[in-house]
Amino acid sequence: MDIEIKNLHHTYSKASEAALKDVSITLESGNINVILGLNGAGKTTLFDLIAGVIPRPSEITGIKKSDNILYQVQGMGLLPTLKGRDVARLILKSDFQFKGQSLTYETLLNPDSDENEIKKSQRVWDMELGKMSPGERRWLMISSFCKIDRKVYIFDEPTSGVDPNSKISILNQIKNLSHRIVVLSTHNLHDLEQINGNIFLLHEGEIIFRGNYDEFLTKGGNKDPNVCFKNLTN
Ligand SMILES: Nc1ncnc2c1ncn2[C@@H]1O[C@H](COP(=O)(O)OP(=O)(O)OP(=O)(O)O)[C@@H](O)[C@H]1O
Repeated sequence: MDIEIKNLHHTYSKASEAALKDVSITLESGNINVILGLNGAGKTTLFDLIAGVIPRPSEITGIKKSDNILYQVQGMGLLPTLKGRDVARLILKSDFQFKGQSLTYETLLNPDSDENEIKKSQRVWDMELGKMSPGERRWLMISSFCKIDRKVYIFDEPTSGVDPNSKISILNQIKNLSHRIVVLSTHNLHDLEQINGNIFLLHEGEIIFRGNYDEFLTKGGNKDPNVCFKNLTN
């Protein structure tokens, strides 16, 4: 089942302009859906509406009240003295499949985890959240989120501030969820090549491009996705 969004408008109270204007898109399962856009383009507003943080309007269909949605937002407020293992347990134990299971740092690993990732997992497992680097924190959270089963996953800039190896790992983990409905935003446009998903470019609240990565490069008229983005949003 896909999420269908038809002619969606959203204006915040007291705002002079609509944050979303006539947005019509299909968010498919079986592929990663990527929302691009400048700061203020409307990405978070769209995510909040899909997730129901802002009451979900009738223009968004394909999600039932009972459906489980995972929504990773920027800067989640957790106690800095919690250890990595506490945070991982908190997230993983919310999923029935981990009930009664003893969890170790290995639970966060993947079949393709290399030596660096194994060391990182061991390190963050025993480290306090407040002592982790922002990139380590992000890797921990997203690696935990990707292990739990949800119908819809929404990731707000999952690769922001992470090193190149962690970025590959995070994107691979997210790609493994593509049998579900997965939506993410990114400002790291070189992620697009690895993701190879459906791209939607939001500009001033409107969808001004939709297509795959090759179509994005063709439409943007360059081999560099950053140049294409600039060309398309100018
Ligand atoms: N609670 C709010 N009240 C009024 N206006 C808001 C509110 N939240 C966001 N906006 C406005 O709505 C527009 C879209 O904001 P949104 O946060 O969706 O952008 P974004 O694409 O997620 O940006 P970023 O890349 O910086 O995260 C912006 O003009 C913003 O100022």
